[in-house]
This record gives sequence, C-alpha cells and structure tokens, in this order.
Amino acid sequence: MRYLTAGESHGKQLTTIIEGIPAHLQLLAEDINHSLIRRQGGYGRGRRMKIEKDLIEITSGVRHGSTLGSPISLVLKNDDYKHWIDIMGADPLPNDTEIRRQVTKPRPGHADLNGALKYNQRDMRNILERSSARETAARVAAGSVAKQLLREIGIEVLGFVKQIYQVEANDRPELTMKEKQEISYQSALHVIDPSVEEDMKAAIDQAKQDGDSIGGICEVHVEGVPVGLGSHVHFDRKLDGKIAGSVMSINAFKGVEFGEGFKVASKRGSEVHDEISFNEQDGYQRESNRLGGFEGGMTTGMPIIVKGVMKPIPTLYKPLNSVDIDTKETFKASIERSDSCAVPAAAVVMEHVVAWEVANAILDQFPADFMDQLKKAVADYRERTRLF
Ligand SMILES: Cc1cc2nc3c(=O)[nH]c(=O)nc-3n(C[C@H](O)[C@H](O)[C@H](O)COP(=O)(O)O)c2cc1C
Ligand SMILES: C=C(O[C@@H]1CC(C(=O)O)=C[C@@H](OP(=O)(O)O)[C@H]1O)C(=O)O
Repeated sequence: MRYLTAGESHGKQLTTIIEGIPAHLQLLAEDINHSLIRRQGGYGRGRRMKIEKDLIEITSGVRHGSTLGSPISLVLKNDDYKHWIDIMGADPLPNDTEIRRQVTKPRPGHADLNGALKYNQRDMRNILERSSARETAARVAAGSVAKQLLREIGIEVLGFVKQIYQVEANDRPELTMKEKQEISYQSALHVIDPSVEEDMKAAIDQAKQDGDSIGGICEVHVEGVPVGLGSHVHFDRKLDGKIAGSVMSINAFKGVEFGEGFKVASKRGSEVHDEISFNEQDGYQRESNRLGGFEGGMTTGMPIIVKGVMKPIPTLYKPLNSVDIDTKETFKASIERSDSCAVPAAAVVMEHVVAWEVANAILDQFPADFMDQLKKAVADYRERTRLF
C-alpha cells in the first residue's frame, strides 16, 4: 500500500491518492471528515483554521460506500485559495503584472532558507507553500482510510496530548480505548486527562500574549495488534523503525520514543524488559509493557505506545533575527498570522501516520485483495499464534 499527497497550502486543493486498499472496505466521506475536523480543531490554532472547512470529496476508488480495490483519490479544497488566486495560480502572469508579496525574509525554524538555497528559489513562497503543515490534512485523510481498515480487524488507534510546554497530563491506565477516545474527542486540548486542560490553555494563552509559541508531546496508543507485525530480518522491515520515521516526518517533530523510551537509559535490564507468561485462553502474555509493544522490530501483541515531541511553532509574533536575502540586512520580521500551539492538532496527525504504518504492515503480511480474505487470514494467524 502506498500514497502520495499533492497541494500547496494556499493553492486550490490538496489531493491524496492511495493505492493498495483491498476491495469491500466500507468507506464513507463522513468517516474521513471526522478525522479532518479533529485535526483542524484544537486550542491554540491561528486565524487560518477559521477560514477552512476541511471536508473531503472521494473522487475515485469507491462506489456506494465500498472500496473497489482501485486507487482511491481524495480531494480537499482550500477555502483560503479565493484570497490567493493571483498569487498561487498555475498560469503565467501577464507581462506587466507585478508579482506581489514575494517572500525574501526566511523564518528561523521553518524550511524557508534551506529550501530557497537548495531549489534556487528567490521567492521563498515557492518553498513555504509545500513545507506548510497544511499538507498534514492530506496525510490524515490517508490515515483515516487506514484506520477504517484496522477497525475491521479489531485494531483501534488513538492520538492524544501528553504534554504542552511544562504542563504534563497524567497517564490513565484504568481507561479502556473507547473511554480514551470519547474523552479526547470531547477535549479542546485533545487530552485523556481533563484535569490539566485549564493549565494547558493558560500556557497557550500566555505564550500567545507574549508573541511566542510553545510545543509539547503527543502520544499514540494502538490496541488489538497481533503479535509479529514487522520483521527482525532486515533493517527496513522493522515496524518500530518505520513508525519512528513517519512520526519524525510530521512538521515540527524532533523526537520519538517507544514505551519508556529515553528513561531506560538510567534503568537496569531487570527494570526494563517485559516478562513473558502463558495461559490457555489468551496464549503468550506480557506482565508489563515498558518497551511500548516492540521487540526485534516486531509487535509483541501488547499495545503500541509511542510518543513524539513537537518543537514550538517557528513563526513568531515576537520575531527572531534573520537576514533578508535581497538586501542581506538583518531584520526582525512582523507576521500576519500563525498558530501559537499546534500540539493538539499534531496529536491527530500522529495518530493517522501511525495508523498508516500499522495498516501497511498488515497488508504486507496477509493476503488482502478483498476484506473477507484479509479478515480470515488475520483471524487464522491470531489463532495459530495463540496456540503456539
Ligand atoms: C498541525 C501543525 C500546524 C503547524 N502550524 C504552523 C504555523 O502556523 N506556523 C508555523 O510557522 N509553523 C507551523 N507548523 C510547523 C511547521 O510546519 C514546521 O516547523 C516547518 O514545516 C519546518 O519543518 P520542521 O519543523 O519539521 O523542521 C505546524 C506544524 C503542525 C504539525
Ligand atoms: C493550514 C494549516 O496550517 C498552517 C500550517 C502553517 C505552517 O507553516 O506549517 C502555517 C499556517 O498557515 P497560514 O500561513 O496560512 O496561516 C497554518 O495555518 C492547516 O493545518 O490546515
């Protein structure tokens, strides 16, 4: 299974094309829209999100709510495009038209300067339009199709906010997946621990008031995973590696950890590894899940627990020093709009990129021309590994 996304932030639309989804998966635009609306929301976002209404149109690969096995294309219109038609149009401008609003002032922390140098673009709009996290809407659309597929074989995925700036949410090991989903879907901060919401909001409000930005930590849980997804036999088949790469590819993410992650550096082996037991009903079990569901690049059958850290947003109302590439003079940029904190939105993005990788591992491992074939293969495999 693979997918491509296309589209500029202020261009006409985003397009996602997915290839490799089995036939007969029930798929409705409203399921994808549920994910998109969650991504678009979240406390701390800027004015752009009030302009957009992220609703998908399915333009191929689905008939009467069911996939055909052919490529699925999803289109998401940018409502902001109407304000940018002259700047973003694909046709050449008439000779005497002045190209307005050329971007020559790179923002520290964004892709502007590196991209301009690499692609020989003196108007850095040609870089920022694609480096913008607007693209994550297209990735969430792909991930929500993956989530539909996973749900059919008993796997649920949730991304939520673990920390914003210095405010850390408590773990809630007592909650079921359904409860975690319900709580986080209701929360403007996308947390499963509502007791920290007010402190998180206050931290975001303070950063905004100071013209600054803040980041945080997102966490994703995947439950119902069969043992043995991924493989130890070759580096590029290790599923934890694929998930880590995918999480790191989300705009502004600077680190990934599984289970206790970086904390294991200061612990002993006896405090870190997850002991193995067996019972007739459930097969092999782990007494703990400190490694976050992975050994040898393969799932252990315990929930996948993965965290990603997001840096503060680069575009600041309180600007940092930079250099205008036309004048070579130092400037302090003034900006029009930006998010102050996008960690809640990023948690939804992370949920969907992880879902994609897990679904991809499933489709690598099991025959899946159509959904019943996949479901039977997964059920047989679960039974074989239970009795092993
Ligand atoms: C959901 C989301 C929203 C974002 N919103 C903004 C924003 O409003 N302004 C900004 O400068 N960066 C924003 N970013 C971060 C930039 O897209 C990112 O820092 C930039 O593409 C450079 O890539 P890097 O940080 O991964 O190196 C956002 C990221 C995410 C995930
Ligand atoms: C458009 C989205 O996020 C954008 C990501 C982004 C960036 O630089 O990454 C900058 C902002 O865009 P604009 O400059 O148009 O205000 C965000 O709004 C979105 O998430 O859908």
